[in-house]
Amino acid sequence: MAAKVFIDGEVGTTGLQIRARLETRDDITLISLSEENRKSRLARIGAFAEADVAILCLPDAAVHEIAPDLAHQPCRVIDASTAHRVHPDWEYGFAELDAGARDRIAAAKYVSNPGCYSTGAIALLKPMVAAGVIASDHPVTINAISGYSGGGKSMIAEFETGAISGGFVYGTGQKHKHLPEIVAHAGLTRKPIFVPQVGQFAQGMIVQVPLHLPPGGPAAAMEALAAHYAGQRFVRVVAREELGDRIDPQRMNDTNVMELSVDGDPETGATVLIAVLDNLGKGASGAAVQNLNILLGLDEGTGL
Ligand SMILES: NC(=O)C1=CN([C@@H]2O[C@H](COP(=O)(O)OP(=O)(O)OC[C@H]3O[C@@H](n4cnc5c(N)ncnc54)[C@H](OP(=O)(O)O)[C@@H]3O)[C@@H](O)[C@H]2O)C=CC1
Ligand SMILES: CC(=O)N[C@@H](CCC(=O)OP(=O)(O)O)C(=O)O
Repeated sequence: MAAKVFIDGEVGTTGLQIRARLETRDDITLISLSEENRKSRLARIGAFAEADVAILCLPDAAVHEIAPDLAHQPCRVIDASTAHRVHPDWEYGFAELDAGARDRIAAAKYVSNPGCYSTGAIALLKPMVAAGVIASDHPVTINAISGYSGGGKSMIAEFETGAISGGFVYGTGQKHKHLPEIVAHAGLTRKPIFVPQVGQFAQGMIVQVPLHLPPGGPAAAMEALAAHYAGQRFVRVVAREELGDRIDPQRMNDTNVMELSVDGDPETGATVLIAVLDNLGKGASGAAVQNLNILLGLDEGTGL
């Protein structure tokens, strides 16, 4: 029998992309609300009651508002927002995080989908800490560029009406909402400095982590990544040359694959870790569908 899935926030940026990945599947029945009911608390509670799995694609505030009602429902929940990413009752939905991650997700009632920048940063940093390439209190900095769809409907409108052009750097005050989950799930004990920027393109993302390592650092980092992600389908460790001289943040668009690589100077140990992903693919909607498949006991790549 087809699993019943309710996407709360179905007409937002992340919700629409999840719907597009699910609506043609015959193993999923989507529960949808009309335009006039899509923000009605009662209608949404009715949809939760009917669903096997609910996927929340809402701003954080709307998730916190509906959470007490959800607690009474039998459905399993995948939350795409930041609301529960370091909450002890919620499983972090990054299947490639470590050897036990898939089993923990499969058994969970509540799964929190990782943030887009966090997916790249954690994917790069967790293996460095786990393999001892860096200590957990290493002074880490993270730079990243995202397409403007990362800011949801309102930022898309700002770019597409011409209210903003060219892009911008932001978050320099070090309160970005992804920092807590990066610290918790990468195994760091010291908060990194994170400087994100948004570019004049809709979709796509690069996350970079520059590291001062001892001589031979780039090879040690590459070895740690390759060992950590051996055999993974959606996280690929690739030679730096594969990314091209000028790395295009859009190169993984419309896929659920994240590419990881390493560059740097072996003589000095100056090392740069690089992750390229689609902020709406492995960074959001693709990852949510992968988690849904795991929850339902299906092949995790179904529909991806
Ligand atoms: N965009 C991205 O790259 C990523 C986003 N996310 C996360 O996903 C979540 C959604 O983001 P995104 O899709 O970008 O945001 P959008 O603003 O594009 O979409 C949010 C949707 O939620 C709807 N909504 C708001 N309040 C309520 C409510 N009380 N009840 C029902 N629906 C409501 C909005 O309605 P209306 O259309 O009327 O505004 C809108 O359709 C966020 O928490 C974000 O952090 C996660 C990873 C990446
Ligand atoms: C470009 C942009 O604005 N990006 C968002 C992050 C993406 C997002 O809102 O969603 P997740 O937290 O679920 O990834 C931001 O920096 O707040």
